[in-house]
Amino acid sequence: MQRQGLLIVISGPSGAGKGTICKALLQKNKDLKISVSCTTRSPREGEREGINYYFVSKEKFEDMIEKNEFLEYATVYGNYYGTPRKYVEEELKKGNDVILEIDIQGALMVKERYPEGVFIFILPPSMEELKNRIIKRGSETEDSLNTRFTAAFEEIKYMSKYDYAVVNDYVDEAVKKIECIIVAEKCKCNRMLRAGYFEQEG
Ligand SMILES: Nc1nc2c(ncn2[C@@H]2O[C@H](COP(=O)(O)OP(=O)(O)O)[C@@H](O)[C@H]2O)c(=O)[nH]1
Ligand SMILES: Nc1ncnc2c1ncn2[C@@H]1O[C@H](COP(=O)(O)OP(=O)(O)O)[C@@H](O)[C@H]1O
Repeated sequence: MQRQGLLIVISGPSGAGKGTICKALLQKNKDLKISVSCTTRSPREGEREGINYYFVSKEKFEDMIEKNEFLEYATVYGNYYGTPRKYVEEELKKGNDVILEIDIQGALMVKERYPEGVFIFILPPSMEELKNRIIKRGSETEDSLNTRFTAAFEEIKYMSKYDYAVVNDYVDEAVKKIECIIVAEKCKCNRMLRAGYFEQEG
């Protein structure tokens, strides 16, 4: 019997360390898949097409919306971001676990379609440390830093919609916690029953 993979949704405020954690998680777990999103924002220094994002024009993005090519999409800090549907559906069908690193609006949309997914919220150790990390990353102007920092307070209010919260004090520990969550999720009785364990064949 072919079992569906687990859909793992990771969100949290800008600078909490989602990207860093996902990268470390993928390095350690070669079977995990990550969905590469489309965005209309400009690439940051060092970001690569098809690795960090697919960087597309607003026109192209809107054409993809029309063609129903997104599993979910949202406007975040004035740009479109969206999860291409095909890759995620195909990988889950093959039985592979797939990570989506997306914002809260997108996560809530995914939750409606895939309530069986696992929803993880990444928290910074403190708001002060969050600000330091965004500054240290050096990717934002004063304005966009303030936008992200102000949004963080609003975003954290949505934590209750998620199944788990992981504080990113140390990357290795946060990664270990996410690995444990994945294992625990797969042992849930209702998931095992849905997957058809011990059902009589024929
Ligand atoms: N809804 C949605 N949000 C996304 C997607 N890809 C990235 N995001 C979110 O968009 C926000 C901005 O991402 P980014 O521009 O990389 O900035 P960062 O969070 O400061 O690193 C973050 O909250 C991401 O999780 C997507 O496909 N869909
Ligand atoms: N546990 C950590 N301790 C110290 N710095 C961290 C930690 N996790 C991430 N960072 C740094 O914080 C900054 C923001 O991390 P990033 O992964 O880009 O966040 P996000 O994807 O949530 O916006 C980066 O410069 C990253 O190197």
